[in-house]
Amino acid sequence: MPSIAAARYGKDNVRVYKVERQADGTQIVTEMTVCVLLEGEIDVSYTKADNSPVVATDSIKNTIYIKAKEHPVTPPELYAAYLGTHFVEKYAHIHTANVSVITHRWTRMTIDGKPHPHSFYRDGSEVRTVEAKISKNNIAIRSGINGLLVLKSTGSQFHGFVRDEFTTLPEVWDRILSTDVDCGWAWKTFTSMSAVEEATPKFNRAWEGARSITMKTFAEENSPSVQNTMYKMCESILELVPELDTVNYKLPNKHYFEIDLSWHKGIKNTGKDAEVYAPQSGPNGLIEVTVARSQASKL
Ligand SMILES: O=c1[nH]c(=O)c2[nH]c(=O)[nH]c2[nH]1
Repeated sequence: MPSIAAARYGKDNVRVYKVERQADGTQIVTEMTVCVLLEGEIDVSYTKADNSPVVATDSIKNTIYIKAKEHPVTPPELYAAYLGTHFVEKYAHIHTANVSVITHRWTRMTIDGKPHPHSFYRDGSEVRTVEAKISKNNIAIRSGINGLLVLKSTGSQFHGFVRDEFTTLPEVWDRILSTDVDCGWAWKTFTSMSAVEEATPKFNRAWEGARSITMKTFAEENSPSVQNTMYKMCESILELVPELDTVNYKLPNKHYFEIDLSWHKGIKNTGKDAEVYAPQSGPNGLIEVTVARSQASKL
């Protein structure tokens, strides 16, 4: 007899915009894409067509709006925790709420050298992410940055790797390095909503710190490999934010290939003469790591 091994349901891609109007006329805007998936005693809705435990996904969407009105939506960790806590407190049979909040960039315009009070622009596809798992007795939060596209035109090397009959890649002491940063940091589990409230100022500080460590390490280090550079980023973030358990990165290595143009009038365009490159859309390397503060077993 088959049985439900895992089930969750909810509303995804709920787009929410909130404005905060300040007394001096400055407005602060936040745009998010929210997903809430509920787990609990809901098996009969799948197995017996019994909808009695089902909080309609339409009601879940409504709740996302109501909680955005009732609570601050920044930092997004706090909003995610308020939202998830609502579902597990309101409905006894809902044991866990999985909340994802993606915050999109609206950067304030500078006009005639001054920050404009109510005009913004999208300065890239980078987003701030929060994934919160809210249960009756604890709140697990993972924060992150996604879609931060970076490139350095020198200051990256890759040599000393396995050379065998499968190898064609030359060793390089100077290469282009580009990646689309996917970085995450997991907070030590919170035991209550008030513990999350108390941590409020730490969330923005961690996001700002992770973002600047990522860029500073990327820019300043003469990288021996993506692996080593991302490990150093993790170490620095763990050092900066003591409340974190783990930090992880997923970095595609977006290759830029040299083009041999010697066939045309003997033009030199390789090695130290390389100027025109062919950016590759794929295949790309993909390097991942999770670094724990303390010794953790590898999954
Ligand atoms: O930083 C790198 N790490 C690798 O594992 C790898 N493999 C590869 O072909 N190029 C690179 N670069």
